[in-house]
Amino acid sequence: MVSLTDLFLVSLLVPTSLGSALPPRIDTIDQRGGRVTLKQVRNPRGHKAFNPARATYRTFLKYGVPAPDYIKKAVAHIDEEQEEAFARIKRDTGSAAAIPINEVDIAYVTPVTIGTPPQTLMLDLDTGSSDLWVFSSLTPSNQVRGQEIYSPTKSSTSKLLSGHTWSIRYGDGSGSRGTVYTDNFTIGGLEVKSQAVQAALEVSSSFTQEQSLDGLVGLGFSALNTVRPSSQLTFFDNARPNLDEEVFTADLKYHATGSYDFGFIDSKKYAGNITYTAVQQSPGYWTHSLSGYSVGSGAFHASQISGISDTGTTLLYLPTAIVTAYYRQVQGAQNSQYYGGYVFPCSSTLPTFTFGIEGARFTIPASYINYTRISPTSTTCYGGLQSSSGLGINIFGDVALKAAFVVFSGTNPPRIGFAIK
Ligand SMILES: Cc1noc(C)c1CN(C)Cc1cc2n(n1)CCN(c1cc(N)ncn1)C2
Repeated sequence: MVSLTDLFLVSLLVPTSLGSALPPRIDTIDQRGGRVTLKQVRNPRGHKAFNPARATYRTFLKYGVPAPDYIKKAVAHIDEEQEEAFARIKRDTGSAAAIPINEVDIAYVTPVTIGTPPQTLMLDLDTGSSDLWVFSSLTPSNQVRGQEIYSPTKSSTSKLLSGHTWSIRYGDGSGSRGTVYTDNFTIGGLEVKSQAVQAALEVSSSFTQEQSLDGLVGLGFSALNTVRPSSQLTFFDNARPNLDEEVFTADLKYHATGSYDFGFIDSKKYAGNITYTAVQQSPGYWTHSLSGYSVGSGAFHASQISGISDTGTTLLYLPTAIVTAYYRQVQGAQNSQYYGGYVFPCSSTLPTFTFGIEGARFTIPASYINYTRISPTSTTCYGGLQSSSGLGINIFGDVALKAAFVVFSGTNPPRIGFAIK
């Protein structure tokens, strides 16, 4: 079996008469009647590498002096070491801000660029869905109220994905639908060429009213993507092969700008260790379990609570039994049909809420759960912890996620990690 090294060394045994005429590429050479075809390939990462021993070797060729054996071996040694080094080289990563769109952190948006020249939009990175859709030049003007739009006709790199459509409905009944382009798409310096960008032909009124949100970037599993006849890959699934690590992280903050990182875990953004737990990726959410909970300084109740970590959902939705146990500790709290959830006097003192991930514990400050006044002049406040009954699923939304540094790991099998910060 001819080894790569043999092939390589053969490539050095070019007859000296060809020495100076040697073309920059060694494609085919005669060797005692046999024919060997060697394709030189650019270093896979596209990096040019100078091999000093090869330069010396060529000098021997140039002056018609047979190169000593050790030079030939040195060329191979340096090539191998350079190849190993490039294999370790830092590849793609990205880092971008997660900016609350209002004073109660109803959602977080991140600047992205689409197309050539780049068009900047502010999108909601949403681990609870898998469609990347944007307000566009195709969205009826009466449905656009202050949002930035993507105009595919103004991008020299946009391509219509002809015959493809999409339509999505979110948990709160909001939704949108439209057609599909591919274009260059960048978040925080991380570029995906030919990302499927779903251009809205129609959006529901709640999106029209949200002038600071120009669309969403689904970071759920691609199985949830609604594009038909062929579903499309998420930004993360497209970027993954080039990422230094197959991860993205969410560092959402209370009433402040946080960040999303892609391809690396920034040790400056958390303290202690990251505790990982298994993710069930079917049907396509980041589904995992909490190991239990405690209210205030009360005892920890160990119990497996399955749910989805969802950056696109504002609040924390847990089983009714847990939620009633929490609000039992809040003076004047009640589950209001009228307000559609647990409310309490804004002057009430709220306990913290702690959730477990495996053996680790994460405490949500009371301020996160005192979510918002019912109205600017009301003395009644709405809770950031609500019952999941009726949703059919527990949702670990922003109220919980902003209490931790969260690692969404696209490894096989996928897993999710939490660290304090
Ligand atoms: C509600 C809401 N949430 O964030 C914002 C902004 C709003 C305000 N609303 C007027 C507009 C709106 C509604 C939604 N969004 N924006 C964002 C995506 N939504 C999700 C995502 C997901 N993973 N799960 C459930 N819904 C629903």
